Amino acid sequence: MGFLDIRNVTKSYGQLEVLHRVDIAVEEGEFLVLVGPSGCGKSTLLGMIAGLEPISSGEIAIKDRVINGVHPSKRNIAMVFQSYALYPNMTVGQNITFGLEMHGVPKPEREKALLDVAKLLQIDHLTDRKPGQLSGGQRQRVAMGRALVRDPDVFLFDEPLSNLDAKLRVDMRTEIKKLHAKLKRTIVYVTHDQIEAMTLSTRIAVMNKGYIQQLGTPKEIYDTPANVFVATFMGSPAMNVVPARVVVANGVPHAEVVLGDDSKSLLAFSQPGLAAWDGREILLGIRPEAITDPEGADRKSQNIVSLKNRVIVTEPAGSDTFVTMSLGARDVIARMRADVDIAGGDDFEFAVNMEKAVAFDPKTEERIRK
Ligand SMILES: Nc1ncnc2c1ncn2[C@@H]1O[C@H](COP(=O)(O)OP(=O)(O)OP(=O)(O)O)[C@@H](O)[C@H]1O
Repeated sequence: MGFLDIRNVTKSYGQLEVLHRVDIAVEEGEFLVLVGPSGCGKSTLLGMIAGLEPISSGEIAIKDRVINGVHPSKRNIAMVFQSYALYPNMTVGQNITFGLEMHGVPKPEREKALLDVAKLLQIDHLTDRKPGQLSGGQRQRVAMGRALVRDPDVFLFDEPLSNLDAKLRVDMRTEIKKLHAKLKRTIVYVTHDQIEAMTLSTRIAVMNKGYIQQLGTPKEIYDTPANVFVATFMGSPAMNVVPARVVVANGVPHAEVVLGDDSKSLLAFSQPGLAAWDGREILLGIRPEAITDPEGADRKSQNIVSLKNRVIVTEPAGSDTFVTMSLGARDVIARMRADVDIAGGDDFEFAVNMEKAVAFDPKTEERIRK
């Protein structure tokens, strides 16, 4: 049982089921991020927690009180929207304390709460301004201030940073992370941005087509993705996923991959359960940073395999250089050191960290387990 329990929750619009049997137990103080592509159902799920969307079946409970039938204003939840939803004719101070006023909180207490929250968010010099006189980032802080001042059980964030420019988005992301570290409140946060999900969360629910594909810590999701969807959605550039064949040689499973020029290479690869796949096709997943030059290889890894292949193209990106080659008749991207000395057309000896590789069943696209 969690602090916020989502139990077997389904959502249908008419005949169309858009969320299927979602089960998540959110612990007190957790920062849970719901992430997935457009239309996967993340806003719908958040809306059901907030009480803006009726729950078709299943139940949602906070502190073990089922809230299915409870009015949004009585759920003790505060929501921060993408659009900020500030009242344009009210000052920042009035925007922040409006909810308290509605709940009959006396003026001296409201003023004290405003002062605390405005200081925390570093907007105490702006409380007399109207939203129209603020920058995007300042408006976002006011929207957060309005949520914080109410001291709710759960904070809900619906893509709060998506209206900000790239630099401000990164700054505000850090601010939100700092706030969570300080206040340790329970947060459910919706985004389609996998970097926001990785950096902010204590746990991530990766969603697709109304299903939770995987629920886990950022490290679990990144290192041991449950399926090809999760593997390729989380991480940028995406995990390379190429056809390969399992060959057990001297008792050790290997992944046999076809190189650009149609020659073949065996990569020692001892993921649990793989020996049973001897002679069969798999999908081999390798993260871009697991393919390097020999000098850049991870020294802690017990399984660095050398792979000779032709470079198709290189793309310097400042801190890294992306190098494309062909594996299994697909383009594969390696993330290399910025100063690596290679160019398109070169034959190069790559170092592949097979300790980090993942094998998927090509039919179900699920990760092969023991
Ligand atoms: N009122 C509605 N009637 C019918 N279908 C709806 C309705 N609202 C949403 N949907 C469908 O439910 C699914 C989930 O929508 P939802 O808005 O939760 O997705 P999302 O993951 O938040 O997407 P986005 O990132 O684009 O906001 C979508 O397929 C959408 O078309």
